[in-house]
Amino acid sequence: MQLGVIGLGRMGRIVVDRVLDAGHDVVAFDLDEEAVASAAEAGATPADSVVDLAERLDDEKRIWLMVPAGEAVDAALADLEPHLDGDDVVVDGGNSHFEDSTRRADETPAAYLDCGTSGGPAGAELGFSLMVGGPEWAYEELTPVFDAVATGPAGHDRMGPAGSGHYVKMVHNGVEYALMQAYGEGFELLAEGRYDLDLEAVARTWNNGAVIRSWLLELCEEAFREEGTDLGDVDDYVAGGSTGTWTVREALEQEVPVPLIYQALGERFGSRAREDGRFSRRLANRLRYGFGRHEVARRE
Ligand SMILES: NC(=O)C1=CN([C@@H]2O[C@H](COP(=O)(O)OP(=O)(O)OC[C@H]3O[C@@H](n4cnc5c(N)ncnc54)[C@H](O)[C@@H]3O)[C@@H](O)[C@H]2O)C=CC1
Ligand SMILES: O=C(CO)[C@H](O)[C@H](O)COP(=O)(O)O
Repeated sequence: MQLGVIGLGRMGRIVVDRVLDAGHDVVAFDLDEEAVASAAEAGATPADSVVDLAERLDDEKRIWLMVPAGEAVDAALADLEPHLDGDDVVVDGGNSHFEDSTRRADETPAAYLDCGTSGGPAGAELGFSLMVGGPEWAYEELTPVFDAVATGPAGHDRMGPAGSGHYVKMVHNGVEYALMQAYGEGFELLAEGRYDLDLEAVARTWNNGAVIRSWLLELCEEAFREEGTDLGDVDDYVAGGSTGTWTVREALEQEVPVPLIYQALGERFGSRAREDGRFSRRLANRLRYGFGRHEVARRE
């Protein structure tokens, strides 16, 4: 099979390499010329624009977008549109919002597959978990590519119609937030608690047979090994947040309670305190004096 890949960053480059390794042909484009040159060195055919990529592909085009969610996806699709027809298939493997994906599925002349991708850069060796939404025939058609990009045939499946792949990935990310929060709280209690513990040793022990073993816990073990048990100079600032916000918003619309995900999202936003501290915490500090004459902690 021949696949066009647009977006050759951390994730797109893995798509290129795994598809090449599986014996398929790749035509590759990125706004970053160095990324294109590097993909060409790996065996892909370089393209110097989206249009050039489309023109280098066979009649029945198979194209994988791996660009940042939002405008970049619409920009690539706008350039592709004159070159697409109903026999072509476009996969969006990024973290697009599922409603953008249903809109794009309606607007794009090709069959459109929204593909939630999980596994991060570690997927280079392991392969990804792929959650695909869209027409069944297009999913079947792209199965050799999904087999190559995923951990294998069990690492991908069609979730349902347009939007469902990115919907499942959105919820996946909500779960990711809550799990990170749970591990974070547990390790914080261990760090602040009664015993002088080696948290890498705790994580390693848990990862070997404990009920709560997981890849995220392996990443906790790695973090303590590389940063130290007190996490060294790692700041208490957590970036990102868009996918968790989408999950919470959808849960509110569906009237489904997701208190853990909501709390984890709030903690993430809460980590972005002003340099002089969170206003709400400062006010709570002062109010305890107001109602109980408790001592007010004041800045040095
Ligand atoms: N990094 C991760 O762990 C994961 C990322 N994702 C999603 O995958 C997508 C890609 O993420 P990354 O590879 O991490 O991002 P990245 O920032 O490493 O790479 C994005 C690439 O797209 C290129 N690009 C941007 N606009 C373009 C355009 N209009 N035409 C062609 N190329 C363009 C950039 O030059 C860059 O090389 C995003 O939607 C992200 O949310 C999904 C799962 C995990
Ligand atoms: O999808 C992912 C992991 O599964 C990506 O790492 C994503 O960037 C994380 O999203 P957020 O910025 O909302 O934390």
